[in-house]
Amino acid sequence: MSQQVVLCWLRRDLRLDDNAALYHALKSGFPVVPVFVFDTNILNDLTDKHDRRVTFIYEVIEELQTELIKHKSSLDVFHGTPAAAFNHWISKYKVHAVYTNRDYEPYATERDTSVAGHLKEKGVEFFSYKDQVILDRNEVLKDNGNPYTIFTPYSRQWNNRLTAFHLKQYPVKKYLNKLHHQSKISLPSLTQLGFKEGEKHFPSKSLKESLIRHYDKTRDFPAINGTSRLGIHLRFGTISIRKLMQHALEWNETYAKELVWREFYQMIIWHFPHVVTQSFKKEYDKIAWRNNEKEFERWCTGTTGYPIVDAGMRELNTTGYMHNRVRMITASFLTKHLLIDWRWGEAYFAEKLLDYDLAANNGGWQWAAGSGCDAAPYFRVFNPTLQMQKFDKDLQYVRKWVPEFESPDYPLPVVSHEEARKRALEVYSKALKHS
Ligand SMILES: Cc1cc2nc3c(=O)[nH]c(=O)nc-3n(C[C@H](O)[C@H](O)[C@H](O)COP(=O)(O)OP(=O)(O)OC[C@H]3O[C@@H](n4cnc5c(N)ncnc54)[C@H](O)[C@@H]3O)c2cc1C
Repeated sequence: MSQQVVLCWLRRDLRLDDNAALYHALKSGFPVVPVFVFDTNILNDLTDKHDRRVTFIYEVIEELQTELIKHKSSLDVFHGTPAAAFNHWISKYKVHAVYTNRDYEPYATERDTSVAGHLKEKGVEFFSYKDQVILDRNEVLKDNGNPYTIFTPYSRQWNNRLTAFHLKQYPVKKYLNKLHHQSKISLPSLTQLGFKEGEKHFPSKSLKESLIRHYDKTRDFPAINGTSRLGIHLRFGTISIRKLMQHALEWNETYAKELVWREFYQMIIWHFPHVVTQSFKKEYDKIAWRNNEKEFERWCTGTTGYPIVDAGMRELNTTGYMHNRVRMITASFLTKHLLIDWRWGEAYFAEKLLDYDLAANNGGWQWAAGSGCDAAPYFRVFNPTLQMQKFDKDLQYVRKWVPEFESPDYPLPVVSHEEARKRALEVYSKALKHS
C-alpha cells in the first residue's frame, strides 16, 4: 500500500470511453482504481428481487470488469453504503483523491456532499465533473441569473450556449495504461446482493441512424418501432450523451430537442429539489385527489376499459417499457379521469420502467397532472378515445396488448370520459381558485 492512487467512482457513467471523470483521473499523474458501490440505500428499497435494472447494471459491471482485466487492472466493487465503501477503500489503498461525475438528484447530491466532507477530514480531495448532460447547473440561466422553468426559452438559451467544445469526446482509451495494475477483485454475486437474475433482454445501445433520421415522423405512433429506446443507456451512462448529441444534431432536430428535454428536467430537479415530493406549482397540492384504490388497481393492471390506456399499462407490466405518447395518455388518465395523485402513478412507473429516471419521470408526471414547471394547462384533458384514433388508427398497438378488446370479456369503462372530464375540471378549478 505504498503507492498513492486515485479512485474513479463510477455511478451513472458505466463506460470506459468518453467519460469525463475517468479522463481527468487518468491524467492526474496517479494510477487509477475504478470503483463502484452497490448502494444498499438504493437497493434495499427495491421490492422486486428480480429487478431487471439490477440485472442490467450487474451485466454492465461484469463487462467493465472483463475490459479492465485486459488492462491488468480491476474494478473494486463494494456492497453497502457509500460511507462504508470509502472507509474500506481508504484503509485498503493510499488514496490521494476521488474523481467522479456529477449526479443531480437530491439523494445523490446529499450523498456526494457527505462523502466529500468525510474524505476532506482524511485529507483526500473530491473532484466532480459534468458528464451526464451537455450543459449543467448554472450554464443555462436567464439574463437575471435565475433558472428557466419553461422549456422553449430554456432550449433557445441551451442552443445559444452550445459550442463545439461541449460536444468534444474525452479520449479515455488513449490513457488506459494509467490504470492501477492489480489482480482481479471478485465481484459480489447477484445473490449476495439479495437479487436474482431478471429477464435479460435489454434494448441495444447501437445508434440507429435511419430510425433517428425519421424520428419526427414516426415517434408518435406506438405501433411503430420509431423511437431510439436508448433511455436505459442514457440512465446508466452506457452511452455517452456527447456522442449521441453530436449525431442527433446532425440527423434529426426533433430528436435532439428530446435530449434537451432530458437536460431541462435534470436541471429542474437540481434547482428545485422540492419537486421530488411536492408539486412544482405548490397550489396544485391543494387538489382533493379521490385516490380510489380499486380504480388505481384497474389502472395498474390495464383493465380500465379504455383500450389505449390498458395497452400502455400492459406493455409496461410485460416489458418494462411504455411508448412516450402512451405514457402521456396513461398519466393524464390517472390524474385527470381518476383524480388519483400523480405521486401514485410516478411511484408505479418508478417500480416498472427499465429507463426509470427520477428527473424525467417526475417531470413527465407533473406535466401530465398540470402541476409541473412547464405543464399542459389543467383544463386540457386528453380524450383517450381520440388519442387512440389519432395515434393508433389501425388499432395495431391496442390489439397487440389487449387481444380481448371488442369481445364481451373486455371490461366496461371505469368512468365515462365526459363525466370524468367535467369532474376533473371542477376539482382542479376549486383547488386553484382558493390558492
Ligand atoms: C409520465 C411520463 C413518465 C416518464 N418517465 C420517464 C423516465 O422515467 N425516464 C425517462 O428517461 N424518460 C421518461 N419519460 C420521457 C419519455 O417518455 C421517455 O424518455 C421515452 O419514452 C423513452 O423512450 P426512448 O428511449 O425510445 O426515447 P426517444 O424518444 O428515442 O428519446 C431519446 C431520449 O431522449 C430522452 N427523452 C425523450 N423524451 C423525453 C422527455 N419528455 N423528458 C425527458 N427526457 C426525454 C430520453 O433520455 C430518451 O431515451 C416519461 C414521460 C412521461 C410522460
